Amino acid sequence: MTVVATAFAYATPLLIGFVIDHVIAQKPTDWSQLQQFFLHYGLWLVAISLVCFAIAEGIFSYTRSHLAQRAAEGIVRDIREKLYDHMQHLRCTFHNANETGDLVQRSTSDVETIRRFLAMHVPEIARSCIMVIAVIPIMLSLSGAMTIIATITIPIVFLFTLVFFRKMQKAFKIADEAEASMTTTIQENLTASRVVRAFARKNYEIEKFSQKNATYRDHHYRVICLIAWYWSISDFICLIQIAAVLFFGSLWTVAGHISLGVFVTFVTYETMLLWPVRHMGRILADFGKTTVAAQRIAHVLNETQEQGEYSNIEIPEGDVCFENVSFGYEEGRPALQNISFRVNKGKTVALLGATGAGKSTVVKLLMRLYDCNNGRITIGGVDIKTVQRKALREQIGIVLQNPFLYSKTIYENLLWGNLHASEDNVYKAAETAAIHNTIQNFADGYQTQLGERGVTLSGGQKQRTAIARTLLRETPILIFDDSFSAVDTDTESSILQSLRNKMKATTTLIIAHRLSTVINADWIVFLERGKIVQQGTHKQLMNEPGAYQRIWKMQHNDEVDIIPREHAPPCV
Ligand SMILES: Nc1ncnc2c1ncn2[C@@H]1O[C@H](COP(=O)(O)OP(=O)(O)OP(=O)(O)O)[C@@H](O)[C@H]1O
Repeated sequence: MTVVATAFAYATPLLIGFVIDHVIAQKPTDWSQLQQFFLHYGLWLVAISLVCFAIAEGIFSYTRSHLAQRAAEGIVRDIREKLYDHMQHLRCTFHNANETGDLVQRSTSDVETIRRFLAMHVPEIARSCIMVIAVIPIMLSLSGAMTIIATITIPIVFLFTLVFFRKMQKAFKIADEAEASMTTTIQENLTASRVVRAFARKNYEIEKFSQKNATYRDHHYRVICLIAWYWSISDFICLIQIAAVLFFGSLWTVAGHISLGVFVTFVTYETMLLWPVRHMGRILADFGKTTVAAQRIAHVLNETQEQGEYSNIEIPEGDVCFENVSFGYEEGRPALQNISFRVNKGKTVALLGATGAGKSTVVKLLMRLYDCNNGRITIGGVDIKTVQRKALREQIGIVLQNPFLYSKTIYENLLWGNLHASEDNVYKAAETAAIHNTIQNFADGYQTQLGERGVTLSGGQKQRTAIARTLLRETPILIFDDSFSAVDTDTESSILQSLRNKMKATTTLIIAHRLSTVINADWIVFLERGKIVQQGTHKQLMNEPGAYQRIWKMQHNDEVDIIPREHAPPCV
């Protein structure tokens, strides 16, 4: 399409030049038949031919743009999908190290920069190359001296453009990073809007955003200034070039070195030739931006995905066993040291310990969000490092410490746990999690629309909804990571009782701070600073001097203190 459109564009000045010299001035020509044809039918036929050329060029140019847009949209959709898919498989360490706002920027704004370049500039690059390659031989055939005058500044513009390109690339990288930082601030602020209000830090946040905004504006302003400088200088050089063609062209036409038709053709070609040259600068400026955007996307795409996805080893149902497991998030700072315990199939083990003791880390290792540095974790005797992560995670249902609910209806949130669950199973899971009655008391019942991250539910309702969602998965291993902290003790024991009755075969790991959550567990593991300091049944640990006994006494007294007033002995 580009080649044909360019051919029609270049035919127009050629025809005009031919008509001036050989139809109006009637100079002899090798194309005498064409000359006779126009002389016979008159100049109106020339006018109609020019209109037809313009229409043909328009049609081919339109089709070219249309196809380019479609191709660009398709490519960019593929990039976006690949990026999104890739991010789903990246390791936790990547997500820990990268800000959400920055990743959103890479997936949207950077991809859009690439789309714009592909849709608008790639066809223009092809068009400009064809124009330059096609017009110079035509010009040379008309007049060698005029061609030199008409092209003398082109190498200067190119050199200048290359220098500018490097500067542009640097400036755009800084501006893009500043924009990503601003996006992160907006995203964090919106996510933490309640915390900001609770701490009355609105002004502080506004000031923080204002600084980021000003930094972005300054860096972006520098990019705009660079572009403005480039455009004015390159336009100035190009205008000198046009002036030179007009000056020498008119001198040589008057002196009779070239014909009037050749002069008119040259003037037209000159503007046509300079247009792609000037445009090339603009393309290079955007190319600078696009390379930065592409590098930022490539940085994510080159990130290694979670390994071990190709194993065929099946996970048998069986005991979960930690054997001398050690792990640290950072070198020299162990989070877990020599952890060994067993959760027999169908039994419940509770993990207890102060905050930061390493309880959630145990779970993260079992889910293979991280791999342990030493020792091994087995399920039914199979080392979990040898099985597919996906297969492993399908065996485990987890209720996270901070459950995340989507801004959808409660029913949709529950179904997210198991997309194929029947309506009956959804209700049963909600009953087991002691949330069914609460949901039914809502005006819209299960169709109640939740706010973002479930903000319209209370902490306890959110936790119970998350428990029901996990129960729907019906996995052989269940993990509750501090999942009853926002639930009152009565509801908690009723949930645990229902779980015990319904899931006799389920192997369960419960992390808790309250002893009431763990006393009925088959085995209790007490962690302190990443090490197991005590383990045994509730009875054993109660009678063993140590941290467990101390906490039991403390919490037991607390629980006596918080007996509702109507049951408390009357004050004297
Ligand atoms: N992603 C992380 N990167 C670096 N260190 C981490 C990370 N997550 C946890 N830690 C550190 O590892 C240690 C154990 O954390 P972990 O979350 O396992 O504790 P926990 O016992 O579950 O605490 P809590 O009861 O408060 O949830 C802590 O010192 C914590 O600071």
